Amino acid sequence: MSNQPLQTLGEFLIDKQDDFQYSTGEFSRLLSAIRLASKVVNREVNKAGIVDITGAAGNQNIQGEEQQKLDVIANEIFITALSQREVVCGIASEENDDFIDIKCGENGHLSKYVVLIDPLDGSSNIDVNVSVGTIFSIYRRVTEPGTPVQLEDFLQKGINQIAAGYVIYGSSTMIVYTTGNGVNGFTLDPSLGTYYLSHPNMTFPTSGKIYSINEGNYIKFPQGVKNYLKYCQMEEGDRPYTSRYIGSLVADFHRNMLKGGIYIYPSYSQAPNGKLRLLYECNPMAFLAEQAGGKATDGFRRILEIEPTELHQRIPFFCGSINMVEKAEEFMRIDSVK
Ligand SMILES: O=P(O)(O)OC[C@H]1O[C@](O)(COP(=O)(O)O)[C@@H](O)[C@@H]1O
Ligand SMILES: [Mg+2]
Ligand SMILES: [Mg+2]
Repeated sequence: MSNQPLQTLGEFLIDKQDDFQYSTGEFSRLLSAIRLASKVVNREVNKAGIVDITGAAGNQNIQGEEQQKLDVIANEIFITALSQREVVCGIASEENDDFIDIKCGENGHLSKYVVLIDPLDGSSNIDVNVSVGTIFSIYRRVTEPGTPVQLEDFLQKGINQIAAGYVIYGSSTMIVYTTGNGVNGFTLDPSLGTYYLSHPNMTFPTSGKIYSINEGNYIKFPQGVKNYLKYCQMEEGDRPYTSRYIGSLVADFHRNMLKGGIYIYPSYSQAPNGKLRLLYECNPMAFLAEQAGGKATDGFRRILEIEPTELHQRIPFFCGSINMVEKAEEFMRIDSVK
């Protein structure tokens, strides 16, 4: 570690202001709302078990998934932080059936940004003290400024994102984000409540030896995925690869970006479009992956160019080191022409 004083996230935003293709002030306030919310969620995550916020909340979200108490708490924290600071005119969340219109400023909807969010990713890991995360995706609205937001403000292709990122609540808490000028990671010093630039210019190694997939569903996978897994496990060249699956997309992605690897959540019989949601999981992670020199597809198509049709639509997800994703796509193509 150099003895250079680490730059804070706030200083980084000021230094990078000429990189932004939009007004820095608004973006800084938007990111500081996310920063604030992440610190509050981090505090909640760290006291889970002391205060009864683990376990099921007793209801289901629109996806038919059992909401965990921390899913609901994190959702309320992020929505409150983003609404109160009047930095967005609309929010769509995994935990809300419909998008939320944020009427800010006496003249209506002053902000031109909408945010899509997975407030707590990796919910199944909350009760067992394993890393979880938050994922966010930011767009400029496409409908008339000053009017209520509409569904089309959220159903934008991933290539239109102006920023995306995640928070990982792990052995340390980090914010990793991109505004289209590379990927940078900031680690929270909890004693000071300050994020410091700890991982400048994060990049995916072009190859890797780690594959992340829930092999419990193996027998239901498409043949192309089965053939790729066999390829990973064969004794040949730099193989067999290592299987690592945390069960939190953010944590598996973060490890793969640092060490090289591929994350796959494919379609299978009970989930013809896979499990992950396009708008607030796959698009932001795909933007980060590409900005870090990696790749993200549905096995065939670039994630960022997929035309969304529904707020909570799911999509198969292959993401990580470019050589590994392209090898997996090769097996998917061979299987698809049979
Ligand atoms: O338990 P499974 O089916 O392997 O799914 C694990 C995947 O589901 C997720 O938990 C879905 O995200 P949520 O927890 O936000 O619903 C991912 O983080 C993770 O990669
Ligand atoms: Mg998730
Ligand atoms: Mg979630």
